[in-house]
Amino acid sequence: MIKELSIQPTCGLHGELSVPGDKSISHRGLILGAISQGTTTLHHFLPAADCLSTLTALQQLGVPIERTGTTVMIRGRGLRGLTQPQQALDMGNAGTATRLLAGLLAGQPFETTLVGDASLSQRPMERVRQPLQAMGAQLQLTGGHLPMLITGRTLHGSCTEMQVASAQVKSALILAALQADRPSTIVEKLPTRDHTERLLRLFGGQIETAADHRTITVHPQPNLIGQSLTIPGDFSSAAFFMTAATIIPNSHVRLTHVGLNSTRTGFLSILQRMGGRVTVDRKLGAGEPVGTLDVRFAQLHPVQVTASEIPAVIDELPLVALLAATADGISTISGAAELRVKETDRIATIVTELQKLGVQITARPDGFVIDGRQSWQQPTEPLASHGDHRIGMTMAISALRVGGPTELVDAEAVNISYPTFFEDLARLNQEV
Ligand SMILES: O=C(O)C1=C[C@@H](OP(=O)(O)O)[C@@H](O)[C@H](O)C1
Ligand SMILES: C=C(OP(=O)(O)O)C(=O)O
Repeated sequence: MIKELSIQPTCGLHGELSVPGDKSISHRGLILGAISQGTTTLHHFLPAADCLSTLTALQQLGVPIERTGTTVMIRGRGLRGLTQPQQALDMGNAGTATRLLAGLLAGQPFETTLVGDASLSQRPMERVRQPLQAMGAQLQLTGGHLPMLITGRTLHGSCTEMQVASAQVKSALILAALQADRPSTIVEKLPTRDHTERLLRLFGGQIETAADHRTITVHPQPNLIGQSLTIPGDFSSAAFFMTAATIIPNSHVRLTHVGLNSTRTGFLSILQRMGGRVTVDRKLGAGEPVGTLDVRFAQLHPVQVTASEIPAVIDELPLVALLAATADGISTISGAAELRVKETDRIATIVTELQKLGVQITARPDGFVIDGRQSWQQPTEPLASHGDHRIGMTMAISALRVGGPTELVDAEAVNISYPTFFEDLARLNQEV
């Protein structure tokens, strides 16, 4: 993969694309397959670096897993069949893998150490240690970060009021609660993506979500049974092409088999509110809603996004900033301080990068303000991913709209969630 790319302006994107499998569901499919009895087959698995970190870690925990392209076969070991790894598990760049495995390993009868790359080693882990400790877990952090030493213990069912709106922390608690001595209740701050709950039901677990969409009850010691499932396309990956088609004149793209779980599609609602031209054809997939998105170029209006909307659009907020940079007024995004603890501080990095294009964007502690009325300029220095896949892809889409060729450095960051991003972009750029 090329480190530095030159991106040419385009006259429009056209054609149909099936985006790769969902990252969140790929992680969870591997983990639930590993702790089930019998074989699990995942079709349309995402073979990106983050999910491969989970796959390798589970192999090191004694789970036989074979992958051929996007098909993965897992020979489940059951909830009590994992074995102590020979060495520390390297979680690479993957926050989701780290937090979910912390919850699972907290209840296993052995010691594990989790380590990660420079970015992951800066990300907050106290948010997972503290509620797991309340269940009797023993997790030792290094100044609140990785490396994390997990000494497996018998866990006790508990009632946790979550302090942060995080599907990763919720999922860690669910995986721990499966191994506890009595039922557990988790109360979310705001509803977050519910893929763990849905998949757990599919594998035979007993988990209830109350009508408030925030209170979850987990029944322990289930006998999970391996499944065969097709993972929907990743809405977060589709969002890059939804944005490109919206901001580049003459564009018209169709994105097929995209996951449309409403805990993930905040970006779609925001785009429609801004005047985006999107039609949605919804179907029901295996446990997750899927559908086709048909997106055309549109002139956008500004938008206000506040805290209650953030969890359903958290990973797409750099793209909301980009949309807002083309709108005919001032947009405000608030309640999004979580962006500061992702692969990079995404408030700082998106502000730095969009300012290179002459965009009027100002950082706030919990978001940003963007005036889209200023015309863009050709950047005088290269655009950069800062090693963050979502910032890299957002800036690659931005580069298509500027007047001349634009350099993008550290473009290989896309491997974390979308290794074929540049090939897929080139395909839509060639079709007429
Ligand atoms: O559970 C998941 O799969 C994810 C949850 C979100 O993180 P938080 O739980 O930290 O909000 C999201 O940003 C991440 O890309 C994937
Ligand atoms: C934040 C992300 O992932 P993770 O937390 O799993 O590293 C992401 O994919 O944007």
